Amino acid sequence: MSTQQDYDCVVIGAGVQGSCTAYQLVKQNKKTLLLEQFILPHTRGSSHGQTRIIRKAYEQDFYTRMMEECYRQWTQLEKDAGVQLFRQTGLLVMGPENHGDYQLFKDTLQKNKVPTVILTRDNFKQHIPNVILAEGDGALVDVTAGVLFADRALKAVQGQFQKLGGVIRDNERVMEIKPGSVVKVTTSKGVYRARSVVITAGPWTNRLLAHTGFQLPLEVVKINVCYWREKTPGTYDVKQRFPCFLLTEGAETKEHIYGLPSNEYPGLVKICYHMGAKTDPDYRDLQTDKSDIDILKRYVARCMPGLIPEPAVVESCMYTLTPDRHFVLDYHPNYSNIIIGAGFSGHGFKFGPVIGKLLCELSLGEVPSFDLSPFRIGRFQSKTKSAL
Ligand SMILES: Cc1cc2nc3c(=O)[nH]c(=O)nc-3n(C[C@H](O)[C@H](O)[C@H](O)COP(=O)(O)OP(=O)(O)OC[C@H]3O[C@@H](n4cnc5c(N)ncnc54)[C@H](O)[C@@H]3O)c2cc1C
Ligand SMILES: O=C(O)[C@@H]1CCCCN1
Repeated sequence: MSTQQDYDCVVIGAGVQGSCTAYQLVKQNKKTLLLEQFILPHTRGSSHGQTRIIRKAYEQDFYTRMMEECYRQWTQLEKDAGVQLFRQTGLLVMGPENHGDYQLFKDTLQKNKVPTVILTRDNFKQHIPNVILAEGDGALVDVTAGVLFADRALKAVQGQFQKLGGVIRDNERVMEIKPGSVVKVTTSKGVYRARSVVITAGPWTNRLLAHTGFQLPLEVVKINVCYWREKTPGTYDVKQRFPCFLLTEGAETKEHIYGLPSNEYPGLVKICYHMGAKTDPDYRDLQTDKSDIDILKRYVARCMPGLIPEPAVVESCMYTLTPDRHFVLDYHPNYSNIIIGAGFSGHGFKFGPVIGKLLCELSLGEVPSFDLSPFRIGRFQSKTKSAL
């Protein structure tokens, strides 16, 4: 065991949220340690894979407003790290016209003056010939949206953090957190003391919170990340300007179905179901439920005539869901120097830079730059548990 070391802040978990938080802290000249249980890079959490959707289209204003700053910060990171992290493709949103989520997306985009194109049935066929728009569905494009190169982004943030003197220790699992005015963090390899601790442990959040006598109402699900082969290579390619897309609800489902253009694997289009089966993060691969894939097969057969309706590649990822699908960004209810960033509910990657900034502000006791009321733990009331 190494000797005890002191830090201004220890961040637990080097996924996108922990890495962005650590980077913000070191930018504020804080002596920061980022701990990760696995050897980096790894594919066991929620932040791996080449691509994620970035978009301003949301059902709620507060996300659309936060995205303004996210775009600015991702662009800044591209400059600082000298890598391309974003490719604009637009996001095609489809769903039953004039009601439900589709209408919420439309209202939010219009209210926030986000560049948007509303497609009529005729120009849909013309612009997006290889997708079938269901009877009664509307379609619009959030022009600002696109693909974030996720693995590359994570590497860039971690690299910038280290460049400014931040310390990453991977292959080092946090075993115990002892709250106090100075928090003691015991890992598989050492003991650290910090003025504040940020817990960004993704699907393992409740495992860590158990050391502090507290549990959040989180549910971890496994997502089958499916890639579908083009019948004619190039039909849905990013180079042909095929957009990311999101179907709010359809004949197959009330959950969202979403996709990204063929890009990381030539000739393969990523299309996933926005829900999965419950899993234990340490035994993710033992969860073999494939009902989401069955839903997707039916959808692809009906609406994506240029794809073979059988996935060619299936990878795994996890969502950590809150009951309302909004994030948790807050102080620990009993210890103001333990900060929690969790429950990103399958849509947190694009917000990484702003989440990092907010968690950094909370850990420094500063006033957060955005209204955090949608993200407060207090909203769960009776659903939070004392684990003592
Ligand atoms: C299939 C899929 C598609 C998605 N699509 C999108 C999208 O299009 N757009 C978007 O914005 N978002 C998307 N998301 C969501 C986004 O990827 C997640 O919200 C985000 O990656 C969550 O990051 P995190 O840092 O909270 O968690 P994680 O990436 O899981 O990081 C937590 C880290 O903590 C570490 N850890 C846990 N316990 C310990 C411990 N005891 N000691 C040390 N380390 C520990 C873990 O090993 C892990 O590395 C998607 C997610 C999935 C799964
Ligand atoms: O965050 C996103 O943009 C995507 C949209 C659909 C569900 C999964 N996540």
